[in-house]
Amino acid sequence: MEATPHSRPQDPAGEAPARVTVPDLQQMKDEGRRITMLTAYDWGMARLVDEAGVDVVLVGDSLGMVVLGYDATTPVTMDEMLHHAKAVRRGVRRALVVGDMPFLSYQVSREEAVRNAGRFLKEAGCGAVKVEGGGAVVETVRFMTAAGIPVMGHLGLTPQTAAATGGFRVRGRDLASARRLVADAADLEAAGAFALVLECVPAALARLVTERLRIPTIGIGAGPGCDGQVLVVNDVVGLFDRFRPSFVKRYAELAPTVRAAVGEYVADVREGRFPDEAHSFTGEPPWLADLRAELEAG
Ligand SMILES: Nc1nc(=O)c2c([nH]1)NC[C@@H]1CN(c3ccc(C(=O)N[C@@H](CCC(=O)O)C(=O)O)cc3)CN21
Ligand SMILES: CC(C)C(=O)C(=O)O
Ligand SMILES: [Mg+2]
Repeated sequence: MEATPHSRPQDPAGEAPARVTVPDLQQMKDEGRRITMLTAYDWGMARLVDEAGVDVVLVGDSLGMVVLGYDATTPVTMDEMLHHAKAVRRGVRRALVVGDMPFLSYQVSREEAVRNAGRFLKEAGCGAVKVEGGGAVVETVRFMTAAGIPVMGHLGLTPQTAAATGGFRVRGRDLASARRLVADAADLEAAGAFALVLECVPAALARLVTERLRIPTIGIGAGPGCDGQVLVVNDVVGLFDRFRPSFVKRYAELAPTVRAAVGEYVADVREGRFPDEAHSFTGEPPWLADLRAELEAG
């Protein structure tokens, strides 16, 4: 059985906005329309990203690095992911919302994987989940899709195991690892994955995988030959400056703008320029004299 994200309504319990059908990524690949994906971690940014017309909003476990201040994604918990996925879901009307399953939420057993993936769908209202890796993860993906959970794969640089496998570096540079990546990609497709993220791999390898798969590939540091592209939104708008991967293109520099705005605010308050009359509830209340007299009388 194949579980696709559009095969189910993406509706959480509660206060979700009315929505149209999520984009059909398979149809987009088949028609040669490129897929756009960005991360978001809260309601406000999710709304902006959705309104700008992105097809897929990923609640990435990069949360740990760009929002929570860890230097890796591995400490991120299911509860943290769900907390943010719920907020994101409330901000999205149109895009497919994908919950990134955190480290050790799907590796311990396939039962635990289904239970945790189910929480993204049932509690947060996500339309799909994403898991990292090939090899042993493939059977888990098969089990999850058989249970009706739409699963996105993720190969190449897989940050959850990066520390154990050579760091934040390009993958698939030699023939053996390229061969393994091609095989993992085919296995994930056969296991029912509906799309595949390719992170930090040579453009030629990503193109080859994209040509050989029926399901769409979504690249990050994987060149122009993929069916779509994903980036971390904080990188795109210049709100993250701890490091900048070479594949990131910055479309805005918000950090200096925020710093300057906050600096002006601080100076205004210190100098007594803000708040002023224009930002106060002005006018003399009719009872003011009475109140003063009353207080003075004790
Ligand atoms: N802000 C942010 N952006 C991301 O893209 C991102 C995260 N955080 N956190 C989770 C992972 C980690 N990622 C990273 C982080 C660093 C590089 C990096 O600096 N790579 C080098 C490659 C060097 C080499 O292979 O020799 C580069 O130059 O891009 C790559 C991916 C991608 N993901
Ligand atoms: C960079 C994307 C693919 C991701 O997994 C994340 O943001 O966690
Ligand atoms: Mg991730």
